[in-house]
Amino acid sequence: MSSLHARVTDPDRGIDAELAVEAETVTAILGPNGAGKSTLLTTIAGLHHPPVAHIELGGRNLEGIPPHRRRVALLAQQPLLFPHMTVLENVAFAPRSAGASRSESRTIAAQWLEEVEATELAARKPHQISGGQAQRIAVARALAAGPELLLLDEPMAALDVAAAPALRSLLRRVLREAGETAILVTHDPLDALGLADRAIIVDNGRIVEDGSVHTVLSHPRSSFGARIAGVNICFGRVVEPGCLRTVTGQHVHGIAAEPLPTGSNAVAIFSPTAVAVYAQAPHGSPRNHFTVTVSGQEHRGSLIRITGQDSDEQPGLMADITPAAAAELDLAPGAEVQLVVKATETRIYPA
Ligand SMILES: Nc1ncnc2c1ncn2[C@@H]1O[C@H](COP(=O)(O)OP(=O)(O)OP(=O)(O)O)[C@@H](O)[C@H]1O
Repeated sequence: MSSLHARVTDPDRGIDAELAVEAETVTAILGPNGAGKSTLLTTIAGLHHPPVAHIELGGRNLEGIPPHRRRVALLAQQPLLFPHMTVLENVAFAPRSAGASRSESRTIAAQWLEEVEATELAARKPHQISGGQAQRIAVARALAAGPELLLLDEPMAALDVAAAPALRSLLRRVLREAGETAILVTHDPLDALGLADRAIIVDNGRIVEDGSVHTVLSHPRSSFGARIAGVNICFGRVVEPGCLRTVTGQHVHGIAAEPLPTGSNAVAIFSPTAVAVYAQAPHGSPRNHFTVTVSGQEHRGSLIRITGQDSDEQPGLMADITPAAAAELDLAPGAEVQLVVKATETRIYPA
């Protein structure tokens, strides 16, 4: 298995990103719709050709190399099996195209069908199997080619809730135990946690976070990272130990995870469950308070999540409160409320 280095610039799609992936690791790419995740994968696979696409895989420069010679397999949302071939022939097609003999290809295909627990489907045509089974076969086909790099573009997205867990556990087995080098585009932070070593967040065509899955989800430093981690984030600059000031001049006090130089960029993170909501600002308490215009409320388990309006500088803050507390407040969209969070519930990290 090989390491990957990719530098991609695509002004038409607003993308300028550089990423490196170590051999035998799984990297999850997360990001909002239209951020550029699929474009990165199709560029690495050689299916899209932006003005700058420097791709190196295991020391090989892939410039000018057609997709089928890159040793890169792309598994998309749809399994895209050949309809006229049996399941076994579909999987055997990959090693056959790579130069294996007919009988070798069938042996390799049979092994992979066993690996994805689909041996009994070997003689069926794609229209005779379910969507979840088809996606398992697509995984087998991708891996039967012996790729140096496996790219997965939301492989669970087209599956119903009943079929997704089986594919998830199959991927966990083949990716993690077989030591594949893989990049997984997903919208689901649980998939990142369950399947990946590393998480990259792409926003607006740029890589805005890159670290271990645990670090990115527990200490997000971007709006999108905070959103998927389910926490509030405030961006600012350190004005004194344990305090940052946002661009709107709001001071946010918290516990700094490490000493931060005055003037450096930092983020304050706190959980929506740590936030209390009041109609009027409470007096005399050493807590952070934010005046927020309500943009929405929704059920969140047994609690109600109040969301404040986004601004240019700051994603809308969230508070999870009890239905009883919500009933006491006027929380119609447009209402102004005070959100309060203790400094001891707020963590400050370098941005
Ligand atoms: N075939 C295309 N032709 C022109 N522009 C495209 C094409 N596909 C995507 N784009 C644009 O390129 C940008 C990146 O899109 P891309 O599909 O890579 O994002 P994504 O992060 O994969 O989004 P999603 O999560 O919605 O799949 C977007 O602005 C999108 O509109």
